[in-house]
Amino acid sequence: MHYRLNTKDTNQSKEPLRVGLTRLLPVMAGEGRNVALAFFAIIVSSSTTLTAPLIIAHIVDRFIATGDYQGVFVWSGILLGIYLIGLVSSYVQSRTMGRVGRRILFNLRNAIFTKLQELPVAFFNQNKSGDLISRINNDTDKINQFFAQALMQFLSNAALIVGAGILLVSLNPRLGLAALVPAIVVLGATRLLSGWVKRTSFASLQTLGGLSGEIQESLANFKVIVAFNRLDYFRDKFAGANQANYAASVKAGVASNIFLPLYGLAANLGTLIVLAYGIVLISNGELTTGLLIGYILYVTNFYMPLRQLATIWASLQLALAGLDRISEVLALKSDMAVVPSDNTKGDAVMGFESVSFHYPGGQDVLTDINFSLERGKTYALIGPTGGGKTTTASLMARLYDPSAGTVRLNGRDIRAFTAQERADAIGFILQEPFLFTGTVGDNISYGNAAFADLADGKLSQKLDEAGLSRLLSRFDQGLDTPVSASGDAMSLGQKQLIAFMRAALRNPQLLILDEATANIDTVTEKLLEDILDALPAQTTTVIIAHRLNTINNADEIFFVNGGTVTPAGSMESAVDMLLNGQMRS
Ligand SMILES: Nc1ncnc2c1ncn2[C@@H]1O[C@H](COP(=O)(O)OP(=O)(O)OP(=O)(O)O)[C@@H](O)[C@H]1O
Repeated sequence: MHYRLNTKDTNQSKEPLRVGLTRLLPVMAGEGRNVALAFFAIIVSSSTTLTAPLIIAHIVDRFIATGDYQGVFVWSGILLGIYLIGLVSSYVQSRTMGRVGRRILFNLRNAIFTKLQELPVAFFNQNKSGDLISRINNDTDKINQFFAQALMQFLSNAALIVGAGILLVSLNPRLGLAALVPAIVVLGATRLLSGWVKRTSFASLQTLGGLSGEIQESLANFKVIVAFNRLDYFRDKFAGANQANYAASVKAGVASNIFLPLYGLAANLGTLIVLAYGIVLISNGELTTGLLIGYILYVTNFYMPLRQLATIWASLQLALAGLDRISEVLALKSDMAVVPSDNTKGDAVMGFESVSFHYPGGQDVLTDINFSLERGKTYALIGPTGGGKTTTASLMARLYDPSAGTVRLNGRDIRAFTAQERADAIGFILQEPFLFTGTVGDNISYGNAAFADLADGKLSQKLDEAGLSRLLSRFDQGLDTPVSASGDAMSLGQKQLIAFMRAALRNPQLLILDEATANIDTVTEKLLEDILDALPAQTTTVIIAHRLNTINNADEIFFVNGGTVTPAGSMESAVDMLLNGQMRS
Protein backbone atom coordinates (compact mmCIF):
# COMPACT_ATOMS: atom_id res chain seq x y z
CA MET A 1 0.00 0.00 0.00
CA HIS A 2 1.11 3.54 -0.70
CA TYR A 3 1.57 5.66 2.41
CA ARG A 4 3.59 8.41 0.80
CA LEU A 5 2.66 11.82 2.21
CA ASN A 6 3.61 15.07 0.45
CA THR A 7 2.19 13.90 -2.85
CA LYS A 8 -0.58 16.49 -2.67
CA ASP A 9 -0.26 19.18 -5.30
CA THR A 10 -0.53 22.49 -3.45
CA ASN A 11 -2.43 23.95 -6.41
CA GLN A 12 -5.18 21.42 -5.86
CA SER A 13 -5.72 22.16 -2.19
CA LYS A 14 -8.56 24.52 -2.93
CA GLU A 15 -11.24 23.75 -0.44
CA PRO A 16 -14.22 25.95 0.42
CA LEU A 17 -13.77 27.74 3.77
CA ARG A 18 -16.95 26.10 5.08
CA VAL A 19 -15.42 22.63 4.57
CA GLY A 20 -12.16 23.76 6.21
CA LEU A 21 -13.99 25.17 9.21
CA THR A 22 -16.10 22.04 9.71
CA ARG A 23 -12.85 20.05 9.78
CA LEU A 24 -11.75 22.17 12.74
CA LEU A 25 -14.85 21.12 14.72
CA PRO A 26 -13.68 17.63 15.79
CA VAL A 27 -10.50 19.05 17.34
CA MET A 28 -12.70 21.30 19.49
CA ALA A 29 -14.69 18.33 20.82
CA GLY A 30 -15.04 18.49 24.60
CA GLU A 31 -14.28 22.23 24.67
CA GLY A 32 -17.91 23.30 24.23
CA ARG A 33 -18.27 24.87 27.72
CA ASN A 34 -15.04 26.83 27.49
CA VAL A 35 -15.78 28.06 24.00
CA ALA A 36 -19.28 29.10 25.16
CA LEU A 37 -17.76 31.00 28.11
CA ALA A 38 -15.27 32.74 25.82
CA PHE A 39 -18.07 33.50 23.40
CA PHE A 40 -20.15 35.05 26.17
CA ALA A 41 -17.14 37.14 27.21
CA ILE A 42 -16.80 38.32 23.61
CA ILE A 43 -20.43 39.41 23.45
CA VAL A 44 -19.96 41.36 26.71
CA SER A 45 -16.73 43.03 25.62
CA SER A 46 -18.08 43.86 22.13
CA SER A 47 -21.25 45.30 23.65
CA THR A 48 -19.17 47.54 25.91
CA THR A 49 -17.11 48.73 22.94
CA LEU A 50 -20.26 49.44 20.94
CA THR A 51 -22.07 51.22 23.77
CA ALA A 52 -19.20 53.68 24.36
CA PRO A 53 -19.66 55.83 21.18
CA LEU A 54 -23.39 56.21 21.94
CA ILE A 55 -22.52 57.45 25.46
CA ILE A 56 -19.86 59.80 24.06
CA ALA A 57 -22.38 61.20 21.53
CA HIS A 58 -24.87 61.59 24.41
CA ILE A 59 -22.26 63.42 26.57
CA VAL A 60 -21.36 65.80 23.71
CA ASP A 61 -24.91 66.63 22.57
CA ARG A 62 -26.65 66.58 25.94
CA PHE A 63 -24.14 67.83 28.53
CA ILE A 64 -21.16 69.54 26.83
CA ALA A 65 -23.45 71.49 24.48
CA THR A 66 -25.51 72.73 27.48
CA GLY A 67 -22.55 73.23 29.83
CA ASP A 68 -23.86 70.62 32.30
CA TYR A 69 -20.48 69.49 33.70
CA GLN A 70 -21.95 67.41 36.51
CA GLY A 71 -23.70 65.31 33.85
CA VAL A 72 -20.36 65.03 32.00
CA PHE A 73 -18.73 63.81 35.24
CA VAL A 74 -21.44 61.22 36.04
CA TRP A 75 -21.58 59.84 32.48
CA SER A 76 -17.78 59.73 32.27
CA GLY A 77 -17.86 57.54 35.40
CA ILE A 78 -20.41 55.26 33.72
CA LEU A 79 -18.15 55.14 30.63
CA LEU A 80 -15.18 54.15 32.81
CA GLY A 81 -17.26 51.36 34.41
CA ILE A 82 -18.20 50.08 30.96
CA TYR A 83 -14.55 50.10 29.87
CA LEU A 84 -13.63 48.11 33.02
CA ILE A 85 -16.31 45.48 32.28
CA GLY A 86 -14.88 45.26 28.73
CA LEU A 87 -11.37 44.78 30.15
CA VAL A 88 -12.42 41.95 32.49
CA SER A 89 -14.37 40.14 29.80
CA SER A 90 -11.44 40.40 27.35
CA TYR A 91 -9.18 38.89 30.01
CA VAL A 92 -11.63 36.02 30.66
CA GLN A 93 -11.87 35.37 26.93
CA SER A 94 -8.12 35.32 26.23
CA ARG A 95 -7.36 33.23 29.33
CA THR A 96 -10.04 30.64 28.47
CA MET A 97 -9.06 30.35 24.83
CA GLY A 98 -5.35 30.26 25.66
CA ARG A 99 -6.08 27.10 27.64
CA VAL A 100 -8.34 25.69 24.94
CA GLY A 101 -5.55 26.20 22.38
CA ARG A 102 -2.98 24.44 24.59
CA ARG A 103 -5.33 21.52 25.19
CA ILE A 104 -6.09 21.20 21.48
CA LEU A 105 -2.35 21.24 20.79
CA PHE A 106 -1.82 18.56 23.45
CA ASN A 107 -4.64 16.36 22.09
CA LEU A 108 -3.60 16.78 18.47
CA ARG A 109 0.00 15.87 19.25
CA ASN A 110 -1.19 12.80 21.18
CA ALA A 111 -3.55 11.80 18.37
CA ILE A 112 -0.95 12.13 15.64
CA PHE A 113 1.72 10.32 17.69
CA THR A 114 -0.70 7.47 18.52
CA LYS A 115 -1.60 7.25 14.84
CA LEU A 116 2.08 7.06 13.89
CA GLN A 117 2.54 4.19 16.31
CA GLU A 118 -0.33 2.30 14.69
CA LEU A 119 0.97 2.66 11.15
CA PRO A 120 2.82 -0.21 9.53
CA VAL A 121 6.52 -0.40 8.67
CA ALA A 122 5.68 0.44 5.03
CA PHE A 123 4.58 3.93 6.12
CA PHE A 124 7.97 4.66 7.70
CA ASN A 125 9.77 3.29 4.66
CA GLN A 126 7.96 5.82 2.51
CA ASN A 127 8.20 8.99 4.63
CA LYS A 128 11.01 11.01 6.15
CA SER A 129 10.91 11.20 9.92
CA GLY A 130 11.95 14.89 9.83
CA ASP A 131 8.77 15.74 7.95
CA LEU A 132 6.70 13.76 10.47
CA ILE A 133 8.37 15.58 13.37
CA SER A 134 7.56 18.87 11.68
CA ARG A 135 3.92 17.83 11.43
CA ILE A 136 3.81 16.93 15.13
CA ASN A 137 5.63 20.07 16.28
CA ASN A 138 5.07 22.90 13.81
CA ASP A 139 1.76 22.17 12.13
CA THR A 140 -0.05 21.44 15.38
CA ASP A 141 1.30 24.69 16.81
CA LYS A 142 -0.23 26.66 13.94
CA ILE A 143 -3.60 25.30 15.06
CA ASN A 144 -2.84 26.16 18.70
CA GLN A 145 -1.98 29.74 17.70
CA PHE A 146 -5.20 29.97 15.80
CA PHE A 147 -7.29 28.80 18.74
CA ALA A 148 -5.33 30.60 21.46
CA GLN A 149 -5.26 33.94 19.69
CA ALA A 150 -6.85 34.20 16.29
CA LEU A 151 -10.22 32.48 16.74
CA MET A 152 -11.46 34.68 19.56
CA GLN A 153 -10.07 37.81 17.97
CA PHE A 154 -11.85 36.67 14.85
CA LEU A 155 -15.15 36.23 16.70
CA SER A 156 -14.86 39.41 18.75
CA ASN A 157 -13.92 41.38 15.66
CA ALA A 158 -16.79 39.80 13.76
CA ALA A 159 -19.18 40.75 16.61
CA LEU A 160 -17.86 44.32 16.56
CA ILE A 161 -18.13 44.58 12.80
CA VAL A 162 -21.70 43.26 12.76
CA GLY A 163 -22.72 45.45 15.73
CA ALA A 164 -21.06 48.59 14.39
CA GLY A 165 -22.41 47.89 10.89
CA ILE A 166 -25.98 47.54 12.21
CA LEU A 167 -25.65 50.72 14.29
CA LEU A 168 -24.14 52.65 11.38
CA VAL A 169 -27.02 51.72 9.06
CA SER A 170 -29.80 52.08 11.64
CA LEU A 171 -28.68 55.49 12.98
CA ASN A 172 -28.57 57.02 9.53
CA PRO A 173 -29.13 54.57 6.64
CA ARG A 174 -27.68 56.74 3.87
CA LEU A 175 -24.54 57.71 5.79
CA GLY A 176 -24.18 54.14 7.10
CA LEU A 177 -24.43 52.50 3.68
CA ALA A 178 -21.99 55.03 2.20
CA ALA A 179 -19.51 54.18 5.00
CA LEU A 180 -19.80 50.45 4.23
CA VAL A 181 -19.11 50.60 0.47
CA PRO A 182 -15.29 50.25 0.78
CA ALA A 183 -15.77 47.29 3.14
CA ILE A 184 -17.98 45.43 0.66
CA VAL A 185 -15.37 45.88 -2.08
CA VAL A 186 -12.52 44.70 0.14
CA LEU A 187 -14.47 41.64 1.38
CA GLY A 188 -15.07 40.60 -2.23
CA ALA A 189 -11.31 40.86 -2.85
CA THR A 190 -10.63 38.74 0.26
CA ARG A 191 -12.88 36.00 -0.99
CA LEU A 192 -11.03 35.93 -4.27
CA LEU A 193 -7.58 35.85 -2.66
CA SER A 194 -8.17 33.38 0.22
CA GLY A 195 -7.49 30.22 -1.81
CA TRP A 196 -4.16 31.63 -2.95
CA VAL A 197 -3.18 32.53 0.64
CA LYS A 198 -4.00 29.03 1.86
CA ARG A 199 -2.06 27.41 -0.96
CA THR A 200 1.03 29.49 -0.27
CA SER A 201 0.74 28.69 3.48
CA PHE A 202 0.48 24.98 2.68
CA ALA A 203 3.55 25.14 0.45
CA SER A 204 5.46 26.96 3.18
CA LEU A 205 4.60 24.28 5.78
CA GLN A 206 5.43 21.55 3.29
CA THR A 207 8.87 22.97 2.58
CA LEU A 208 9.43 23.38 6.33
CA GLY A 209 8.74 19.63 6.65
CA GLY A 210 11.25 19.02 3.83
CA LEU A 211 13.82 21.10 5.69
CA SER A 212 13.32 19.05 8.87
CA GLY A 213 13.71 15.90 6.77
CA GLU A 214 17.13 17.07 5.52
CA ILE A 215 18.25 18.01 9.04
CA GLN A 216 17.18 14.62 10.39
CA GLU A 217 18.95 12.73 7.59
CA SER A 218 22.21 14.63 7.99
CA LEU A 219 22.17 14.22 11.79
CA ALA A 220 21.48 10.50 11.46
CA ASN A 221 24.39 10.14 9.02
CA PHE A 222 26.92 12.46 10.59
CA LYS A 223 29.51 9.67 10.96
CA VAL A 224 29.45 8.96 7.22
CA ILE A 225 29.63 12.67 6.51
CA VAL A 226 32.72 13.05 8.70
CA ALA A 227 34.31 9.83 7.42
CA PHE A 228 33.97 10.83 3.78
CA ASN A 229 34.51 14.49 4.47
CA ARG A 230 31.41 15.20 2.38
CA LEU A 231 30.10 18.14 4.39
CA ASP A 232 29.35 19.77 1.04
CA TYR A 233 26.85 17.07 0.02
CA PHE A 234 24.42 17.60 2.90
CA ARG A 235 25.22 21.30 3.02
CA ASP A 236 24.11 21.59 -0.61
CA LYS A 237 21.00 19.49 0.03
CA PHE A 238 20.22 21.53 3.12
CA ALA A 239 20.86 24.78 1.24
CA GLY A 240 18.44 23.59 -1.47
CA ALA A 241 15.72 22.75 1.06
CA ASN A 242 16.38 25.98 2.96
CA GLN A 243 16.15 27.96 -0.27
CA ALA A 244 12.86 26.23 -1.17
CA ASN A 245 11.47 27.01 2.29
CA TYR A 246 12.71 30.59 2.09
CA ALA A 247 11.08 31.13 -1.31
CA ALA A 248 7.82 29.48 -0.19
CA SER A 249 7.68 31.43 3.07
CA VAL A 250 8.40 34.73 1.28
CA LYS A 251 5.48 33.96 -1.04
CA ALA A 252 3.30 32.99 1.94
CA GLY A 253 4.34 36.20 3.72
CA VAL A 254 3.47 38.36 0.70
CA ALA A 255 0.14 36.56 0.35
CA SER A 256 -0.68 36.88 4.06
CA ASN A 257 0.26 40.55 4.20
CA ILE A 258 -1.54 41.63 1.08
CA PHE A 259 -4.79 42.08 3.01
CA LEU A 260 -3.40 44.56 5.52
CA PRO A 261 -2.84 47.54 3.17
CA LEU A 262 -6.10 46.75 1.36
CA TYR A 263 -8.05 46.88 4.60
CA GLY A 264 -6.16 50.01 5.73
CA LEU A 265 -7.15 51.76 2.53
CA ALA A 266 -10.78 50.71 2.98
CA ALA A 267 -10.77 52.05 6.56
CA ASN A 268 -9.41 55.43 5.49
CA LEU A 269 -11.87 55.69 2.63
CA GLY A 270 -14.75 54.81 4.98
CA THR A 271 -13.73 57.54 7.47
CA LEU A 272 -13.29 60.05 4.66
CA ILE A 273 -16.74 59.30 3.25
CA VAL A 274 -18.40 59.67 6.69
CA LEU A 275 -16.56 62.91 7.39
CA ALA A 276 -17.38 64.52 4.02
CA TYR A 277 -20.96 63.29 3.86
CA GLY A 278 -21.51 63.96 7.60
CA ILE A 279 -20.47 67.63 7.23
CA VAL A 280 -22.96 67.98 4.37
CA LEU A 281 -25.68 66.44 6.57
CA ILE A 282 -24.79 68.72 9.52
CA SER A 283 -24.95 71.80 7.29
CA ASN A 284 -28.43 70.61 6.13
CA GLY A 285 -29.43 70.22 9.80
CA GLU A 286 -29.92 66.45 9.39
CA LEU A 287 -27.15 65.38 11.85
CA THR A 288 -25.77 66.67 15.17
CA THR A 289 -22.04 67.12 15.91
CA GLY A 290 -22.21 64.56 18.69
CA LEU A 291 -23.72 61.99 16.33
CA LEU A 292 -21.00 62.65 13.74
CA ILE A 293 -18.35 62.04 16.42
CA GLY A 294 -20.23 58.86 17.42
CA TYR A 295 -20.43 57.90 13.76
CA ILE A 296 -16.73 58.32 13.20
CA LEU A 297 -16.09 56.17 16.29
CA TYR A 298 -18.40 53.50 14.84
CA VAL A 299 -16.61 53.64 11.52
CA THR A 300 -13.38 53.07 13.47
CA ASN A 301 -15.09 50.27 15.41
CA PHE A 302 -16.10 48.78 12.10
CA TYR A 303 -12.87 49.16 10.13
CA MET A 304 -10.31 48.57 12.90
CA PRO A 305 -11.51 45.00 13.52
CA LEU A 306 -11.86 44.54 9.78
CA ARG A 307 -8.17 45.40 9.47
CA GLN A 308 -7.35 42.96 12.25
CA LEU A 309 -9.43 40.36 10.46
CA ALA A 310 -6.97 40.64 7.60
CA THR A 311 -4.16 39.34 9.85
CA ILE A 312 -6.43 36.79 11.49
CA TRP A 313 -7.59 35.61 8.10
CA ALA A 314 -4.01 34.77 7.17
CA SER A 315 -3.60 32.93 10.49
CA LEU A 316 -6.78 30.98 9.77
CA GLN A 317 -5.46 29.98 6.34
CA LEU A 318 -2.18 28.87 7.96
CA ALA A 319 -4.07 26.85 10.59
CA LEU A 320 -6.21 25.25 7.88
CA ALA A 321 -3.08 24.39 5.89
CA GLY A 322 -1.55 22.87 9.08
CA LEU A 323 -4.75 20.94 9.73
CA ASP A 324 -4.64 19.63 6.14
CA ARG A 325 -1.17 18.20 6.78
CA ILE A 326 -2.20 16.72 10.13
CA SER A 327 -5.43 15.29 8.71
CA GLU A 328 -3.38 13.64 5.97
CA VAL A 329 -1.67 11.55 8.67
CA LEU A 330 -4.75 11.07 10.86
CA ALA A 331 -6.79 9.85 7.88
CA LEU A 332 -4.27 7.12 7.04
CA LYS A 333 -5.54 3.66 7.77
CA SER A 334 -3.21 0.82 8.47
CA ASP A 335 -3.83 -1.93 5.95
CA MET A 336 -2.50 -4.39 8.55
CA ALA A 337 -5.84 -4.82 10.32
CA VAL A 338 -6.71 -8.02 12.16
CA VAL A 339 -9.01 -10.08 9.92
CA PRO A 340 -11.21 -13.07 10.81
CA SER A 341 -9.30 -16.31 10.39
CA ASP A 342 -10.17 -18.90 7.79
CA ASN A 343 -9.76 -22.59 8.66
CA THR A 344 -6.68 -23.77 10.51
CA LYS A 345 -4.43 -25.73 8.15
CA GLY A 346 -1.67 -28.04 9.38
CA ASP A 347 0.24 -27.76 12.62
CA ALA A 348 3.44 -26.15 11.37
CA VAL A 349 4.49 -23.14 13.40
CA MET A 350 4.95 -21.08 10.23
CA GLY A 351 3.83 -21.66 6.67
CA PHE A 352 3.92 -19.74 3.38
CA GLU A 353 1.08 -20.61 0.99
CA SER A 354 1.54 -19.29 -2.57
CA VAL A 355 3.10 -16.14 -1.15
CA SER A 356 4.22 -13.36 -3.49
CA PHE A 357 5.52 -10.01 -2.36
CA HIS A 358 6.81 -6.78 -3.83
CA TYR A 359 7.57 -3.41 -2.25
CA PRO A 360 5.40 -0.49 -3.49
CA GLY A 361 6.31 0.25 -7.09
CA GLY A 362 8.98 -2.49 -7.09
CA GLN A 363 9.34 -5.90 -8.71
CA ASP A 364 8.43 -9.19 -7.02
CA VAL A 365 10.96 -10.04 -4.30
CA LEU A 366 9.12 -13.34 -3.70
CA THR A 367 6.96 -15.18 -6.23
CA ASP A 368 4.50 -17.95 -5.36
CA ILE A 369 6.47 -19.28 -2.37
CA ASN A 370 5.38 -22.38 -0.45
CA PHE A 371 7.11 -23.87 2.58
CA SER A 372 6.39 -24.73 6.19
CA LEU A 373 8.51 -24.69 9.32
CA GLU A 374 8.08 -27.44 11.87
CA ARG A 375 8.19 -27.02 15.60
CA GLY A 376 11.50 -27.43 17.34
CA LYS A 377 13.59 -27.35 14.16
CA THR A 378 16.30 -24.93 13.13
CA TYR A 379 16.14 -23.43 9.65
CA ALA A 380 18.68 -21.35 7.81
CA LEU A 381 18.00 -18.83 5.07
CA ILE A 382 20.96 -18.20 2.84
CA GLY A 383 21.35 -16.38 -0.44
CA PRO A 384 23.12 -13.48 -2.09
CA THR A 385 22.82 -9.93 -0.87
CA GLY A 386 19.46 -8.48 -1.85
CA GLY A 387 18.11 -11.98 -2.53
CA GLY A 388 15.08 -11.54 -0.24
CA LYS A 389 16.05 -13.16 3.11
CA THR A 390 15.13 -10.21 5.32
CA THR A 391 11.94 -9.72 3.32
CA THR A 392 10.99 -13.38 3.90
CA ALA A 393 11.64 -12.98 7.63
CA SER A 394 9.69 -9.71 7.72
CA LEU A 395 6.67 -11.47 6.21
CA MET A 396 6.97 -14.18 8.90
CA ALA A 397 6.69 -11.47 11.57
CA ARG A 398 3.98 -9.62 9.61
CA LEU A 399 5.99 -6.45 9.21
CA TYR A 400 4.39 -6.52 5.76
CA ASP A 401 1.45 -8.42 4.30
CA PRO A 402 2.06 -10.49 1.17
CA SER A 403 0.87 -9.06 -2.16
CA ALA A 404 -0.71 -12.48 -2.79
CA GLY A 405 -1.07 -15.75 -0.85
CA THR A 406 -1.23 -16.43 2.87
CA VAL A 407 1.33 -16.55 5.67
CA ARG A 408 0.23 -18.95 8.42
CA LEU A 409 1.20 -18.89 12.08
CA ASN A 410 0.29 -22.08 13.92
CA GLY A 411 -1.88 -23.01 10.94
CA ARG A 412 -3.96 -19.82 11.02
CA ASP A 413 -3.75 -16.83 8.71
CA ILE A 414 -1.19 -14.61 10.48
CA ARG A 415 -3.51 -11.63 9.90
CA ALA A 416 -5.98 -13.19 12.36
CA PHE A 417 -3.57 -12.63 15.28
CA THR A 418 -3.45 -9.41 17.24
CA ALA A 419 -0.14 -7.55 17.38
CA GLN A 420 0.33 -8.77 20.97
CA GLU A 421 -0.38 -12.41 20.06
CA ARG A 422 2.12 -12.17 17.22
CA ALA A 423 4.73 -10.54 19.44
CA ASP A 424 4.24 -13.29 22.04
CA ALA A 425 4.71 -16.03 19.47
CA ILE A 426 7.54 -14.56 17.41
CA GLY A 427 10.89 -13.15 18.53
CA PHE A 428 12.57 -11.19 15.73
CA ILE A 429 16.14 -10.00 16.11
CA LEU A 430 16.54 -7.39 13.42
CA GLN A 431 19.65 -6.80 11.34
CA GLU A 432 20.07 -3.39 12.98
CA PRO A 433 19.05 -3.79 16.64
CA PHE A 434 17.19 -0.86 18.13
CA LEU A 435 18.16 0.28 21.63
CA PHE A 436 16.82 3.26 23.50
CA THR A 437 18.41 5.41 26.18
CA GLY A 438 18.37 3.73 29.60
CA THR A 439 20.20 0.66 30.90
CA VAL A 440 20.86 -2.77 29.47
CA GLY A 441 18.17 -4.05 31.88
CA ASP A 442 15.62 -1.51 30.57
CA ASN A 443 16.35 -2.55 27.02
CA ILE A 444 15.93 -6.23 27.78
CA SER A 445 12.67 -5.77 29.63
CA TYR A 446 11.38 -3.48 26.82
CA GLY A 447 10.49 -6.55 24.76
CA ASN A 448 8.92 -8.28 27.75
CA ALA A 449 5.94 -6.40 29.10
CA ALA A 450 5.56 -8.99 31.88
CA PHE A 451 9.10 -8.27 33.13
CA ALA A 452 8.90 -4.51 32.80
CA ASP A 453 8.17 -3.99 36.48
CA LEU A 454 10.57 -6.60 37.80
CA ALA A 455 13.38 -5.42 40.02
CA ASP A 456 16.84 -6.04 38.55
CA GLY A 457 17.36 -8.97 40.93
CA LYS A 458 14.31 -10.75 39.52
CA LEU A 459 15.31 -9.93 35.95
CA SER A 460 18.77 -11.42 36.55
CA GLN A 461 17.08 -14.51 37.93
CA LYS A 462 14.91 -14.84 34.81
CA LEU A 463 17.98 -14.41 32.61
CA ASP A 464 19.76 -17.05 34.68
CA GLU A 465 16.88 -19.49 34.29
CA ALA A 466 16.91 -18.94 30.53
CA GLY A 467 20.67 -19.56 30.46
CA LEU A 468 21.22 -16.02 29.17
CA SER A 469 23.09 -14.54 32.12
CA ARG A 470 26.47 -15.61 30.75
CA LEU A 471 26.03 -13.01 28.03
CA LEU A 472 25.76 -10.29 30.65
CA SER A 473 29.45 -10.70 31.45
CA ARG A 474 30.11 -8.87 28.16
CA PHE A 475 28.81 -5.69 29.85
CA ASP A 476 30.99 -4.17 32.57
CA GLN A 477 28.08 -3.17 34.82
CA GLY A 478 25.74 -6.02 33.91
CA LEU A 479 22.09 -5.02 33.73
CA ASP A 480 22.95 -1.55 35.04
CA THR A 481 25.27 -0.75 32.16
CA PRO A 482 24.04 2.57 30.78
CA VAL A 483 22.83 2.73 27.20
CA SER A 484 23.06 6.28 25.94
CA ALA A 485 21.97 8.17 22.84
CA SER A 486 19.78 5.38 21.44
CA GLY A 487 22.53 2.84 21.86
CA ASP A 488 25.08 4.76 19.78
CA ALA A 489 27.68 4.34 22.49
CA MET A 490 27.46 0.51 22.27
CA SER A 491 29.39 -1.69 19.89
CA LEU A 492 27.26 -3.36 17.23
CA GLY A 493 28.08 -6.77 18.75
CA GLN A 494 26.92 -5.59 22.20
CA LYS A 495 23.72 -4.26 20.67
CA GLN A 496 23.13 -7.62 19.05
CA LEU A 497 23.66 -9.39 22.38
CA ILE A 498 21.06 -7.17 24.08
CA ALA A 499 18.62 -7.74 21.21
CA PHE A 500 19.25 -11.47 21.50
CA MET A 501 18.58 -11.53 25.26
CA ARG A 502 15.47 -9.38 24.73
CA ALA A 503 14.03 -11.80 22.16
CA ALA A 504 15.16 -15.11 23.67
CA LEU A 505 13.94 -14.27 27.19
CA ARG A 506 10.38 -14.09 25.93
CA ASN A 507 10.61 -17.73 25.01
CA PRO A 508 8.89 -17.33 21.65
CA GLN A 509 7.62 -20.23 19.57
CA LEU A 510 9.50 -18.87 16.56
CA LEU A 511 12.82 -17.09 16.97
CA ILE A 512 14.14 -15.29 13.89
CA LEU A 513 17.76 -14.12 13.86
CA ASP A 514 18.55 -11.83 10.94
CA GLU A 515 22.35 -11.62 10.75
CA ALA A 516 22.13 -11.50 14.51
CA THR A 517 25.64 -12.78 15.13
CA ALA A 518 27.43 -11.04 12.27
CA ASN A 519 29.36 -8.75 14.60
CA ILE A 520 30.01 -11.09 17.49
CA ASP A 521 33.39 -12.66 18.27
CA THR A 522 33.85 -16.39 17.79
CA VAL A 523 33.86 -17.21 21.52
CA THR A 524 30.62 -15.33 22.20
CA GLU A 525 29.11 -16.81 19.06
CA LYS A 526 29.82 -20.29 20.44
CA LEU A 527 28.11 -19.21 23.65
CA LEU A 528 25.08 -18.08 21.66
CA GLU A 529 25.02 -21.42 19.86
CA ASP A 530 24.94 -23.21 23.23
CA ILE A 531 22.09 -20.96 24.35
CA LEU A 532 20.18 -21.64 21.15
CA ASP A 533 20.70 -25.37 21.69
CA ALA A 534 19.34 -25.03 25.20
CA LEU A 535 16.12 -23.31 24.07
CA PRO A 536 12.97 -25.33 24.78
CA ALA A 537 12.67 -28.28 22.40
CA GLN A 538 9.52 -26.77 20.81
CA THR A 539 11.19 -23.53 19.76
CA THR A 540 11.64 -23.13 16.02
CA THR A 541 14.61 -21.05 14.99
CA VAL A 542 15.20 -19.28 11.68
CA ILE A 543 18.74 -18.08 11.15
CA ILE A 544 19.71 -15.71 8.36
CA ALA A 545 23.46 -15.69 7.96
CA HIS A 546 26.13 -14.96 5.44
CA ARG A 547 28.79 -16.90 7.37
CA LEU A 548 28.12 -20.54 6.67
CA ASN A 549 29.69 -21.80 9.92
CA THR A 550 26.79 -20.10 11.74
CA ILE A 551 24.28 -22.44 10.16
CA ASN A 552 26.10 -25.72 10.70
CA ASN A 553 23.41 -26.93 13.06
CA ALA A 554 20.46 -26.15 10.80
CA ASP A 555 18.02 -28.98 10.16
CA GLU A 556 17.09 -27.48 6.82
CA ILE A 557 18.62 -24.79 4.64
CA PHE A 558 16.60 -22.61 2.27
CA PHE A 559 18.25 -20.74 -0.56
CA VAL A 560 16.52 -17.39 -1.19
CA ASN A 561 17.14 -15.60 -4.46
CA GLY A 562 15.42 -14.29 -7.62
CA GLY A 563 11.93 -14.52 -6.16
CA THR A 564 12.33 -18.15 -5.07
CA VAL A 565 12.86 -19.94 -1.76
CA THR A 566 14.36 -23.36 -2.55
CA PRO A 567 15.27 -26.15 -0.10
CA ALA A 568 19.03 -26.50 -0.51
CA GLY A 569 19.30 -30.04 0.83
CA SER A 570 22.80 -30.64 2.20
CA MET A 571 25.29 -28.05 3.33
CA GLU A 572 27.43 -28.84 0.28
CA SER A 573 24.68 -28.11 -2.20
CA ALA A 574 23.81 -24.95 -0.21
CA VAL A 575 27.39 -23.80 -0.70
CA ASP A 576 27.15 -24.62 -4.42
CA MET A 577 23.89 -22.71 -4.77
CA LEU A 578 25.33 -19.77 -2.91
CA LEU A 579 28.42 -19.65 -5.07
CA ASN A 580 26.41 -20.03 -8.30
CA GLY A 581 23.75 -17.58 -7.10
CA GLN A 582 26.34 -15.00 -6.19
CA MET A 583 28.08 -15.38 -9.49
CA ARG A 584 24.78 -14.91 -11.32
CA SER A 585 23.60 -11.95 -9.24
N1 LIG B 1 11.93 -1.14 2.37
C1 LIG B 1 12.17 -1.50 1.11
N2 LIG B 1 11.60 -0.82 0.11
C2 LIG B 1 11.81 -1.18 -1.18
N3 LIG B 1 12.59 -2.21 -1.55
C3 LIG B 1 13.20 -2.91 -0.58
C4 LIG B 1 13.01 -2.60 0.80
N4 LIG B 1 13.74 -3.48 1.54
C5 LIG B 1 14.34 -4.30 0.65
N5 LIG B 1 14.02 -3.97 -0.61
C6 LIG B 1 14.46 -4.66 -1.84
O1 LIG B 1 14.03 -6.00 -1.76
C7 LIG B 1 15.04 -6.89 -2.23
C8 LIG B 1 15.34 -7.94 -1.15
O2 LIG B 1 15.92 -7.28 -0.01
P1 LIG B 1 16.21 -8.03 1.33
O3 LIG B 1 16.62 -7.05 2.35
O4 LIG B 1 15.08 -8.94 1.65
O5 LIG B 1 17.48 -8.91 0.89
P2 LIG B 1 18.44 -9.78 1.80
O6 LIG B 1 18.54 -11.12 1.11
O7 LIG B 1 18.00 -9.80 3.21
O8 LIG B 1 19.79 -8.96 1.65
P3 LIG B 1 21.05 -8.88 2.69
O9 LIG B 1 21.72 -10.19 2.67
O10 LIG B 1 21.88 -7.82 2.08
O11 LIG B 1 20.50 -8.50 4.01
C9 LIG B 1 16.23 -6.04 -2.60
O12 LIG B 1 16.22 -5.86 -4.01
C10 LIG B 1 15.98 -4.72 -1.92
O13 LIG B 1 16.46 -3.66 -2.68
